[in-house]
Amino acid sequence: MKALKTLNPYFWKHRILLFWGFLFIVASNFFNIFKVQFVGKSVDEIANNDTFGFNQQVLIYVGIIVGSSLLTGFFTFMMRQTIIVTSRKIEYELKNKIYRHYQEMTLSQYKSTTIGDLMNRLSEDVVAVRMYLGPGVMYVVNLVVLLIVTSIYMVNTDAEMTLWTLIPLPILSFVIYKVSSIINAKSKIMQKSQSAISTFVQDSFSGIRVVKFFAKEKYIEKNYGIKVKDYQEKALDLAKTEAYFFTIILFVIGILNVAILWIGGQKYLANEISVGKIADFFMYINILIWPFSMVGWVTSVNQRAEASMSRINEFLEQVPEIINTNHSVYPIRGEIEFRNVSYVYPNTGIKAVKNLSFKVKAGESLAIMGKTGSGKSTIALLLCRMIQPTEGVILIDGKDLEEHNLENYRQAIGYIPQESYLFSDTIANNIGFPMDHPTEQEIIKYAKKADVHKNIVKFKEQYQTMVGERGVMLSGGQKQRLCIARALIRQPQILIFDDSLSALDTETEENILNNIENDLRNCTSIIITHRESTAKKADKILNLT
Ligand SMILES: Nc1ncnc2c1ncn2[C@@H]1O[C@H](COP(=O)(O)OP(=O)(O)OP(=O)(O)O)[C@@H](O)[C@H]1O
Repeated sequence: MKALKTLNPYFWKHRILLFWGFLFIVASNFFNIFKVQFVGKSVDEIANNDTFGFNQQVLIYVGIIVGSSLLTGFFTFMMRQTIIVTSRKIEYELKNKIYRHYQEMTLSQYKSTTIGDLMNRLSEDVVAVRMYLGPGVMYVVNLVVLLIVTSIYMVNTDAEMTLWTLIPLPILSFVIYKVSSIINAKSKIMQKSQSAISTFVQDSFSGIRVVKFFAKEKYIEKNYGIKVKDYQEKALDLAKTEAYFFTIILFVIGILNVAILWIGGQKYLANEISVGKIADFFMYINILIWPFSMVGWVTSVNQRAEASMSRINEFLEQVPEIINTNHSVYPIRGEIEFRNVSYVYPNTGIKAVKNLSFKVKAGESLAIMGKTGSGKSTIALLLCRMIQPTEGVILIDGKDLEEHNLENYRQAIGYIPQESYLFSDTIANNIGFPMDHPTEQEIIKYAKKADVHKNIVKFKEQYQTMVGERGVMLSGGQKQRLCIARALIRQPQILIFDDSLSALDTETEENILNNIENDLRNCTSIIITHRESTAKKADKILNLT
């Protein structure tokens, strides 16, 4: 349980709530067991008094039983309110920590950890850990307390019967542990099958146009059918094993009841025990059997949590490749210099940028041209410090980019990506994304500059139109122009067009460049393009070979 030890600081943080939780466990168990003796006493009272009707003593016992039951219920409620609530709080903190760490990772590190991986860590792994934090801890403490309290009462009632009835319970725990482990393994296999269906559906629906263009609907349907069939088999297999869980518990309850009846009956005939005390034993066993079954279940839950926690820890221990050490805030003018910069992609070993040197003064524009795959987008990534040069240095305003305050620097950049990415939100929110509180006027102003306002007002909901998932409701050119408006709204000092005018006709491109002439004059612009006509408008042209 090495990995789970890393959760100790969280337990410590919530120690007060946990402390109360443990007290409530003790209280709920005490009242749960306390009432049992009065069941036996009532039985004996009724058995010893042949008269039917009103019996004051029995009424008092019934009052105690009802009162104790109410208190047991109340303290059980409080126990869940403290321990389960603590586990939910820790789950929340853990999820935020993982998400924050994902945001800190460098672009190249994302390549090695997929979206599926992130989703798994945030959902499956954290849930597995929460099961340890909540039910895991609660049931174990509950059992220990219950066992102590019950044993005292049971031994006081009859030591020999206590021994005989307690012996099978650890065996029950072990069997349930084995069954739970098999259930866990099978539910994991079933989940994998479920994820395969989700991935397949997501992929085929994202590419539904391609599927239809090539008339491959039947092929996709057949593959989907195979995956669903596989899932059905796994789910049925799991259901069969799960059926054993309660069967075993009920079987053991039956055996124990027979044992109590057998041993108790003999003792009763030998005048060693009263009927009431036999009744008490039935109750004790029925109270103990569930926590003992739970121990088996909890052991397997904890094993799963250990595996999940070590996966989470392994991820949290990864150090982001790019760390911001400068936290001062200052203006960026926008002078850019690449000095003998090279970049090799670590995963493929491809040298995308080779010993590149150029200089752009603040306010100047530079067009970058070159064949596909010549490293143009890589230059943009280097410039945004999404990746770091493997050789050479990038200077911004004469200072090494690595020494700049990254957040401050990125806020001075307007980046328009090659593939327009929009969030599944309204047009207004997509344009205003870089700002904390953009005004409607600002959004419209920059939509006009990006020559997209006239398209937006034609939509029924205008700026409140939802763009659909990744902007599927919009044309390629509309998406690109929304991305341009989004980059301009922050009035950046460095504006980077990563081949982002390609989906526009030359007239629209011309309109945009005229509209943003003033903005361009106030910032340094890097225009990656395949069009010679666009490149010619820049102050300088860099041709990559
Ligand atoms: N994430 C990556 N991992 C590994 N190699 C990459 C990655 N991205 C790009 N490359 C490789 O780096 C080289 C340069 O790619 P880059 O995207 O910079 O070219 P580009 O000039 O922008 O191309 P295009 O004009 O087609 O957009 C290519 O050979 C490409 O295969």
